[in-house]
Amino acid sequence: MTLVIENISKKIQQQDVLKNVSFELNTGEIVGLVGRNGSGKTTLFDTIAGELLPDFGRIGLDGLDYIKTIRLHEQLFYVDMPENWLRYYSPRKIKAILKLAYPNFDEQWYDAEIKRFGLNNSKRIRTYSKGMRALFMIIVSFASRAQYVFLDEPLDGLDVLIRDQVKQLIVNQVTSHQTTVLIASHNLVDLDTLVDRVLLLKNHTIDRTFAIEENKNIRKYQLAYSGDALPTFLRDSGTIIAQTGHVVTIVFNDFTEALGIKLAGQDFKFIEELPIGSEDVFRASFAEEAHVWQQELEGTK
Ligand SMILES: Nc1ncnc2c1ncn2[C@@H]1O[C@H](COP(=O)(O)OP(=O)(O)OP(=O)(O)O)[C@@H](O)[C@H]1O
Repeated sequence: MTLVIENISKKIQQQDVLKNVSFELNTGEIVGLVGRNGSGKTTLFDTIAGELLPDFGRIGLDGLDYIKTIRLHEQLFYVDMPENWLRYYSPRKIKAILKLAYPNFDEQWYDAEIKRFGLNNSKRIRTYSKGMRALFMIIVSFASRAQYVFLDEPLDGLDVLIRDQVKQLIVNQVTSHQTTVLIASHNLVDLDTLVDRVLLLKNHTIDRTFAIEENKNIRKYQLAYSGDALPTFLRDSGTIIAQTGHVVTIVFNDFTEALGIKLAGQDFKFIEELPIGSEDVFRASFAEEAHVWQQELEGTK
């Protein structure tokens, strides 16, 4: 079963928010959605889930139009955070409501997880702490037994110990039920430990899709240069993400063999390749914007 997002475009107040967004989600995949603040992640979730109508484009599931086919809606679980109707009800009441909308709602598992994490079954969700609310959202999402679960910043507000348990819970659920999960998050380090691939939203569309291990053209190095100044070719061909004295960490967005040869020919005190993560790809993807800010800070622009 594949959810097909085809050329979705959406304007809000005459401004383009999404333009020709296309991608597919396959059974049992965990996919990350990343982008700058305000890049349209929540709008994309709302649009796919049918809470906002796209201006153009189509969302297809099983060859049918997802938005127009009401019976397909039990296949997708998403509620916008933090403002949503769930907060007015207790877990017990929410279960009763959701059992009507999601015929496969897993009552037993839901009750067991509420108990396991010590959540109060009778208290309204809005009286929960931020972290407890986030935890509840994850439990209720998977308890729906919808094929597609969309999570917007699911790890936000969770302490380290709960975060580890929640990540484990997500992976276990996907493994045992072949759920497909789309996660929007700014926490790229955590995302790297969860997702199969990442969609990067930039300029209103999916600018690139990447899986960390496949990203051979993006490289990260730490090096210490000799002499007074950093060789200019480094600044020109990479993005400096950290610098302490003569020690620099640099990401090359488009690493070439020629660049490798040039690096090898330099008189560095040391140079070491580091493993890359989504944060590096993210920084490299927005290198121009970061560069302009840096110049503004330094007063050179
Ligand atoms: N109801 C609205 N009225 C006006 N503008 C809106 C509305 N909803 C979203 N927008 C605009 O659409 C753009 C995308 O917002 P959206 O919330 O989808 O971004 P996001 O990627 O989820 O952001 P963040 O990472 O900060 O949560 C922003 O410019 C936002 O101001």
